[in-house]
Amino acid sequence: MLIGVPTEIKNHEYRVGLTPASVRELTHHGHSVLVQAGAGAAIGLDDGDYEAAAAEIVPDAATVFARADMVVKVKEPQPRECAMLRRGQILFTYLHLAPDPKQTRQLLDSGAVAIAYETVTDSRGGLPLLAPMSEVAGRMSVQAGAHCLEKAQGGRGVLLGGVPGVPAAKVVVLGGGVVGTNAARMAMGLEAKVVVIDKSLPRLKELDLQFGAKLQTLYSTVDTIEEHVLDADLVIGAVLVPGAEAPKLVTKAMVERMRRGAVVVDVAIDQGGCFETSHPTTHAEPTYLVDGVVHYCVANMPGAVARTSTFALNNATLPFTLALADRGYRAALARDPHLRAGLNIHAGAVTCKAVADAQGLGYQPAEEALRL
Ligand SMILES: NC(=O)C1=CN([C@@H]2O[C@H](COP(=O)(O)OP(=O)(O)OC[C@H]3O[C@@H](n4cnc5c(N)ncnc54)[C@H](O)[C@@H]3O)[C@@H](O)[C@H]2O)C=CC1
Ligand SMILES: CC(=O)C(=O)O
Ligand SMILES: [Mg+2]
Repeated sequence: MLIGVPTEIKNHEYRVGLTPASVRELTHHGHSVLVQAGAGAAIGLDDGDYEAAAAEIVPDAATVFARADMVVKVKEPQPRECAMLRRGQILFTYLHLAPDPKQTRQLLDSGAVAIAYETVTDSRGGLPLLAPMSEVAGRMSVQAGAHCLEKAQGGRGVLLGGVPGVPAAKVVVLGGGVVGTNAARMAMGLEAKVVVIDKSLPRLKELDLQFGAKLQTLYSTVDTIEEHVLDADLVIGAVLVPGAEAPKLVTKAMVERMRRGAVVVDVAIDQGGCFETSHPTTHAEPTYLVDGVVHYCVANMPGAVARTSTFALNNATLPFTLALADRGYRAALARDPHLRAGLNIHAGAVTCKAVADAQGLGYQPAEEALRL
């Protein structure tokens, strides 16, 4: 198969779909790989490294999209990338379609086969291709939150861990999955007072066993969320209903009553965000204020630590990229129900129920689309 890797074009996005090591693995399996010139340059993965792995360097994205059977990316395709997709071409990347009708329409019109990293599943109920970036974003959320709490950033001027004689900050984490666990771990490491709120009791039990008395775990109700958000210094939004738009757990009225200079980091923004007051921001302009509360809502947080993130992402995606290349998408998706769960759009039909429901579109099960 001919696999193509364009340079990412989202704001301050320096990750790249394939590392030279992944390219080498693919070429070792007999495939050919095109890489856009300079695709990895920002993170020290130079064209020469790709050539050493037997990739062909091509000058522009148009060449990658025109020639490749499968395009492997990181972020959702931007409008001008969607316009280059063609019928039957495989797109393997993050999509986050539920809150994005425009991209959904463009992908439907393209006729491409769009497989989303974030809805691929595993046998333990996890999301193995979302997990590595959730680890990164969860860890970063505390770093970003601590920075936003500084006065010069609009924050309350509070140090997360306090100092002897002055109390630590209160950090509330909404959702105790991969992002939430990593956020809690970092916040506890900085000696903040940390609360995790989740609606899954098994998850709360696991967190309790893992962290013991240092972490307060609470069951998610409107009451609990309101109580703990109102006196928090930092609230991290980390909930997910796979494929679907994020539930709005924190209302505008709650934000109005939060402490002035408190900070919200809405990691769930890529699925629409879990604060009513959230809207996506970029690394260039990451924050804005609502009622004196600093909002950090960057939809591609891992892009800021693009080198770490690229290697972490490739560790997880490579077996699936190889399966798609080795078998072709039909056989690969037929054989593996977990990879099949990643199929969001197939030849003009929405094949992910959560996306169809979020946008009021018709739904065709992947099994029917693939005639399994
Ligand atoms: N902004 C960014 O750059 C990035 C964003 N993300 C996003 O972060 C979000 C979280 O991802 P993961 O931690 O991997 O998901 P996960 O599936 O591991 O965890 C989500 C947790 O939310 C909980 N939850 C669902 N509804 C809830 C509710 N009503 N109240 C309380 N808890 C609830 C679930 O029980 C689960 O434990 C996703 O939207 C993901 O796409 C991930 C990586 C980067
Ligand atoms: C998951 C995601 O949105 C990201 O890594 O940018
Ligand atoms: Mg207030």
